[in-house]
Parts: sequence; C-alpha cells; structure tokens
Amino acid sequence: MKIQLALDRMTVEEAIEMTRQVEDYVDWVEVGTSLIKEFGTSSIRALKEAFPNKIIVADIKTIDNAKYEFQLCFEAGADLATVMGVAPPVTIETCLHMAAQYDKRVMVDLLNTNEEHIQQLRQYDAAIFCAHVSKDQQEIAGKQTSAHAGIRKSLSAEWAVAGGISLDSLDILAKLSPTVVIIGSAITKAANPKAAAKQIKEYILSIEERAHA
Ligand SMILES: O=C(CO)[C@H](O)[C@H](O)COP(=O)(O)O
Repeated sequence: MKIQLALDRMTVEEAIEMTRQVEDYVDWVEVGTSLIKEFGTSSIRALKEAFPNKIIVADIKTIDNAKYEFQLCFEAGADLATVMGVAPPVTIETCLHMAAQYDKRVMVDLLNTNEEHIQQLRQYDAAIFCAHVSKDQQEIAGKQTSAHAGIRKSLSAEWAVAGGISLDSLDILAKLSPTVVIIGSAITKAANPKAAAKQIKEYILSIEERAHA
C-alpha cells in the first residue's frame, strides 16, 4: 500500500516544507486541487523540482478540456493526474490517451458516481480508481469509512481511497488493501506532521506484515 500525501490549502513553499518533513514516510505526493487552483500548474512544477524522485500526483480533477489540462500537468512534471469519473467518456478517454502519450498515469475520482456508473468505468483498466469522500460530505456526515468500503466492492483494478482518512479509519480501510491510501489533514494538520506520518507508515507496514505472515 502506497501512502499519497495530499497537500491542500497552503502555499507552495509550505507544501515543499511539509513534504520535506514527512518524505521518508510517504510514497506519492499530491499537489492538491486547492494548490493548483490558487497557484496554477507552477505548483506542480515546484513540487517535482523539489522532489524529483517522488511520484507527483496533480489532483486537477478534470471534467472537461482534458487534452489541455492533462498536457499542462504532464508538461509541469506530474507523473499522474486526476479526472472525475462523472466526466463525459470522451474526456476520460482523452486523459488516458494523453497519459499514454506522455508515459504517465490517470486516476479516476469516483466522487458522486453510483454502482452502475462504476461498472461502466471499469473498462478504463489502465486507470487507478479513487473511492473518495468529499470535504463537503465529511463536513456534513463525518468520516464515512462505510462509503469508501462500499465503493471498493465494485472495483477489481488498482484503487485508491481518500477523504478524511486518519489512523482510526485506516484500521478498517487498510484491510481492504487499497493500492494507495490518500491522506491529507491527518498529516498536514497534525501538531507533529512527521510523527503522524511515521505512525501511519508503521501502522500500514504492520498490517502488511500480518497479511503476509
Ligand atoms: O481530494 C481532496 C479534497 O478534494 C483531498 O486530497 C483528499 O480529501 C485528502 O485530504 P484529507 O485527508 O484532508 O481529506
């Protein structure tokens, strides 16, 4: 299981500093939607330049204009970029086409998709799917581990899980063996981000060791 650090609602300098603190405990680094909206794709470039050996995920959440947006992300150094599952099929297909051209990858965010829609999306098997509980949903209904778990039943491909994940919810989620666990606030808003990331990494390693024992 990879840990993807989600960097949101901070400056690019703060994002770099945050990543430096926790880089030993995270595998992928996500330039969050909020950073891309506030600072543009130069935020992606800055993170890739600072961490050339990390997989940099551009959480651009494309819903249209896929060729333009994915080109921007990949030219800025992203290794992977996100598209919304609710986007028209032509948009998702264009993202996959762009990723193939650049030898990069696509993550399909399953926010607000239903079971039937997820079945249709399964054809895009080069993508990583992301079971995502949104910030707005979290604020109204709290951390919805069951919502993440429900989506998992529909997937067989590589998949990620995101949205309000903390050490507590990891207990259930990690047993579902997602390919990627996306964690933002539980690390970036912790009193000691390095200690929080270390604890999460060690917890995931312990689960994986038990699974292989
Ligand atoms: O995509 C996102 C927000 O739309 C975040 O990357 C995702 O929710 C992870 O952050 P957090 O753990 O703080 O919820």
